[in-house]
Amino acid sequence: MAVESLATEMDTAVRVVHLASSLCVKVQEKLRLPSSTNGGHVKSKDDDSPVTVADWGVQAIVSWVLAEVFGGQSLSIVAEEDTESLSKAESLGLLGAVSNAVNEALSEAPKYGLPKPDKPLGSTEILEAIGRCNSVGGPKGRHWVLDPVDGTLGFVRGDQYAVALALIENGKVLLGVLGCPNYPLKKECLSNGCNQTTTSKPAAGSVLKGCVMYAKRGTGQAWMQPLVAGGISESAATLLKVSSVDDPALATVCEPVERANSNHLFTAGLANSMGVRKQPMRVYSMVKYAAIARGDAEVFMKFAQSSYKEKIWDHAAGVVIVEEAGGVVTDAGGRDLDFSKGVYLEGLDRGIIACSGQVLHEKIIGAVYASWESSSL
Ligand SMILES: Nc1ncnc2c1ncn2[C@@H]1O[C@H](COP(=O)(O)O)[C@@H](OP(=O)(O)O)[C@H]1O
Ligand SMILES: [Mg+2]
Repeated sequence: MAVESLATEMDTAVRVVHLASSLCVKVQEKLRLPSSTNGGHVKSKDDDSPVTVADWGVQAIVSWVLAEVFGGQSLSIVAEEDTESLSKAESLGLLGAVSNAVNEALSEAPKYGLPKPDKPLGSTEILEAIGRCNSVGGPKGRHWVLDPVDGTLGFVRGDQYAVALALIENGKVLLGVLGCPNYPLKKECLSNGCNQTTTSKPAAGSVLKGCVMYAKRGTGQAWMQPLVAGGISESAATLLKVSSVDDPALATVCEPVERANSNHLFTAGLANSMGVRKQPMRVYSMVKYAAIARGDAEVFMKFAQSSYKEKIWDHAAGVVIVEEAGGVVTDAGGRDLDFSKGVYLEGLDRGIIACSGQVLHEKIIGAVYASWESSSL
């Protein structure tokens, strides 16, 4: 399938990520309320990671909109959440909260240039929409890949998170969209969480943080639109360009906040050995890919424990956006990430390295080889 023919796919994906981001903003605001009034918005999954009304809500609206626009019959969506815990009798209250969030968001869909249901969706339809996203991807055909709320820990902590939607065809990521509702105007605020609203007053209908980034494979362009309340500011898209810094001494390295998700000691040694001087910028979620694409950081490294298998929805959208903005993304052996093997990035060599350019990338790959032997991973 030629990339030029993806106009409707790209347009719909950007619009639905704007809509989904607006749902997330509202749910995150509610999370700041005392737990008795926030509707019990956070649950624990089997692996103890949190899941919220926003995770299920976003998955439901993206699934519903994609099915409306492209037809539900042959639609394949690979996404993070399932309906198991949400369908249990004791989750009735939670399902009600998800339904409210979904129907509130979908009632606004026309303002985002998207269809809306004739009447509010019932619980069964919502569970169906969430449950439809149970595809496992693979080497053939077209698969939408969704992480409804990436960095859920950041989300529940009032920090960075992303809505990530990508389209894979025959194992290649053709387009990616990243909604980053807390992405600050100033890059310093990415890691220290400056209070955006105290710096100046947002103009009516707009906010000082938040954007949607998107790119189509092979165009050599990645774009950013601001997130505005109640719709899309069509005229305000700007081109993204990676940083031109190629001196490690001037480079900013970003990595996951959680030690459990990446070996901070190993990446510190790597950074040190190649002459990086700045402290790492620790940020939740795929916002790290956004930071590379926007030129706010030069390197993103993630070295998970060897027992952990990276999932395609945690990388697909970010990879195409960084690459089209001029950057490079590979595993630690310098090979492209393989999105053709199903839900997991099978065959990933040790870790993930996203860079603003070839020079830094080659230095890091070299440093990985030099230091791997002595690491304890
Ligand atoms: N033990 C582990 N090692 C590495 N990554 C992990 C992990 N457990 C969860 N993750 C992934 O790391 C993502 C968060 O990224 P980061 O640490 O960069 O903020 C999680 O996404 P979700 O929050 O969508 O589950 C999850 O997919
Ligand atoms: Mg994720």
